[in-house]
Amino acid sequence: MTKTIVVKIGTSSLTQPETGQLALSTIATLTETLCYLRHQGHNVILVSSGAVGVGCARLGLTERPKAIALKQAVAAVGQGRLMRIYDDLFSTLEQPIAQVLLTRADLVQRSRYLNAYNTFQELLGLGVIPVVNENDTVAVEELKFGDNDTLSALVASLVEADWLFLLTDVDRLYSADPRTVPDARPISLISNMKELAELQIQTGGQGSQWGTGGMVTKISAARIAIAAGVRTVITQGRFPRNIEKIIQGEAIGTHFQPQPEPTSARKRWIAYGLVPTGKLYLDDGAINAILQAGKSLLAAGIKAVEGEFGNQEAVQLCDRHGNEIARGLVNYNSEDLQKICGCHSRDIAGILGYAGAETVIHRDNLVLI
Ligand SMILES: Nc1ncnc2c1ncn2[C@@H]1O[C@H](COP(=O)(O)OP(=O)(O)O)[C@@H](O)[C@H]1O
Ligand SMILES: N[C@@H](CCC(=O)OP(=O)(O)O)C(=O)O
Repeated sequence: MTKTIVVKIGTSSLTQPETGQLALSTIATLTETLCYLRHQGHNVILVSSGAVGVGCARLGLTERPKAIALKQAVAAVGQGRLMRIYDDLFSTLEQPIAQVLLTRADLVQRSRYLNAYNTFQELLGLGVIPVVNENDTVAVEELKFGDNDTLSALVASLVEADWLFLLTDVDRLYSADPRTVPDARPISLISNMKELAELQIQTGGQGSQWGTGGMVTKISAARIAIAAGVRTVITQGRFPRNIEKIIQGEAIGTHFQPQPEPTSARKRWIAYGLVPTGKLYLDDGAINAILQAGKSLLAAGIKAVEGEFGNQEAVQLCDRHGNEIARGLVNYNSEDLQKICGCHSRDIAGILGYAGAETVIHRDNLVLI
């Protein structure tokens, strides 16, 4: 049966740690593996990091630039080279590929989100392997994916993939960073996110010298993907052939089991496509109503409002400590919400001078995180 498989490879796997030069044998084996999967009839999407790393190697820079403008310039140099290498290798195996460079803004607007979906469908229908990266050269700080783990999970969610492989420089997830904690315990399976929270995994710093985000972003990527019904695997990038073995059932890497009832596409867009612009702090009654009874959010349950946002923008719903429990689209802008928070719905018209919506966030526009 045709499966849709998204494979994300990180800079740490694409380059040699000592020199920063490309790990050619890894890239070649990855190419062969993805072509094999295509021949098996599967849809394949590659999310490849490496623009900054390859750009640095090309320009003789020995560390990842911190200044944004320089990083964006370096990415422009590296992305072209990276695609050249992929195109040479895939073309040798007669596999067409396409470059898809996305920015966060492409997924925020619903019409652009759907447009991205349609483009992926067309490419997959044509038998092409899209090679995706963040459009680092034009991405602005406020509106960035920031790391390709998140980007790959959003792509997997967008296309409703069956598998997401996060290829990295460790063989799986451990209870703590195995580089600094030698007796860290390997983890093979995470059945749900509650189990993950109970494991209290330590993720240390921001990852390897060239990587972005380390394990933290892989775990949050897995969270996004499994909510969309995508089985997610963290495994070693140096052995791309393991992807075939894993699909055939071998227990390699760390598997995150998909949620049995995936969140609907529109709610996934609200939760992860949009960028929240404010926070609402709720009282215990409102939290219970949302979590236990699946109710809408009323003004009476809001203790405080943070940030500036317009009507129909996405906000985070938090408990008193600021822990996020849900996200949703608000029916009032922040200015009006400041005036009516804590009030009964019947008093809203009198306070604001117009009869607005009865709910602050309707349950159809509210997603538990
Ligand atoms: N709990 C953990 N289990 C496994 N690896 C971890 C953990 N915490 C931190 N890490 C680190 O995360 C790194 C991988 O992240 P990163 O460097 O961003 O890779 P990539 O370039 O593949 O995205 C590993 O090299 C490892 O040292
Ligand atoms: N878009 C950036 C990669 C960002 C990123 O997440 O890197 P990595 O942690 O190596 O997957 C680039 O191409 O260099």
